[in-house]
Amino acid sequence: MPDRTVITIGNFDGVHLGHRAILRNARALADENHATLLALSFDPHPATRLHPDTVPPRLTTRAQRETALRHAGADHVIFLTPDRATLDLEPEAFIRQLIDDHHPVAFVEGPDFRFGHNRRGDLDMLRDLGRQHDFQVHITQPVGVTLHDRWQHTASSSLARWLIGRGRVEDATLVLGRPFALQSTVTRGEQRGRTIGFPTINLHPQPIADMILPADGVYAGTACLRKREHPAAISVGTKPSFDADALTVEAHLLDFDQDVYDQPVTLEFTRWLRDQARFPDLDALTDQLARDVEQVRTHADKGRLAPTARAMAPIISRL
Ligand SMILES: Cc1cc2nc3c(=O)[nH]c(=O)nc-3n(C[C@H](O)[C@H](O)[C@H](O)COP(=O)(O)O)c2cc1C
Ligand SMILES: Nc1ncnc2c1ncn2[C@@H]1O[C@H](COP(=O)(O)OP(=O)(O)O)[C@@H](O)[C@H]1O
Repeated sequence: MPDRTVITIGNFDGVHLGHRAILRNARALADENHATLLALSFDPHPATRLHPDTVPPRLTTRAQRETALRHAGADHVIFLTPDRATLDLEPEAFIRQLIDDHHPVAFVEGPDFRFGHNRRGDLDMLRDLGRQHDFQVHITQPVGVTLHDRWQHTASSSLARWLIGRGRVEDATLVLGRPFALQSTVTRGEQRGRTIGFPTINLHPQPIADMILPADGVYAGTACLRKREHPAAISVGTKPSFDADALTVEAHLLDFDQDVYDQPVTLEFTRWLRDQARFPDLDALTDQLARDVEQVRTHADKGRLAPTARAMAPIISRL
């Protein structure tokens, strides 16, 4: 008898609290049934083939999604390519293929789950197929989050994108269950930072081209480089003091002095500090950078740069 599986299917962009609730329930079912837990996703997003104009910017790269899904309990993560052959599969054929390949004992999904050609398959159809093919269908209800302004909302990828796009990275952390993070490599800038006493790692734009970027501004966060975490003062913007055009994501790392060009780096955004400003001269800019760094240091000393999911548990409620 081949291994049985519990399957959950979704885009899982951000692997937010709602996704994690699905994974948690699926993990428990898999353990009860001595089955392996399979998370099935698409990469790229199916909309890239179907409605390229409507593809939302990403909260997570494929690699970040895979890591987060595994942390959330998945034994295996499979990415399907949204090619014509897969997208044209009728809902019944799509599920039959999964039955043949993975022998599911159960599917765990959210209440708005749709599948197959033109999203024609729904939960009633999945339950019918379950009766025919001997698998269960479990629904996980959405998870509610209370944001810092006491606004209550259901955790969703679009909410996280909306918050990040407005610079509300503390609220995005509540929705995602961890700080929003950009992964890239370190590229060269104009080599000015070191001359003013604040060298910055500049993120290579290509790996983050499809990602949502926090609103222009200055943030406190953490840089993970060579497996170590460093408090960081992060700038997202076009350097208005220098009339530059390109949008740059860069960070000054506290108490750090290494050449890290071309190294992979993860930048986590924990707190909004201020808007970007146009400074009249270099002295005014460096005075402000010193104040930004002191703010980051204060937050880091108070352990506020890496809120854990556990620390946030009391303000997460079910709607
Ligand atoms: C914490 C931080 C805040 C920043 N804030 C601003 C700002 O408000 N206005 C601005 O024009 N540039 C700002 N910058 C960007 C600096 O102008 C830039 O880092 C500096 O010119 C060095 O550029 P380089 O990395 O290309 O050498 C900020 C950079 C950091 C690290
Ligand atoms: N504390 C630090 N924070 C950021 N980068 C640092 C730091 N110390 C040394 N560096 C190195 O210096 C480089 C940044 O120097 P900078 O003068 O700003 O040049 P660039 O304009 O190319 O970013 C970084 O890419 C990194 O290799």
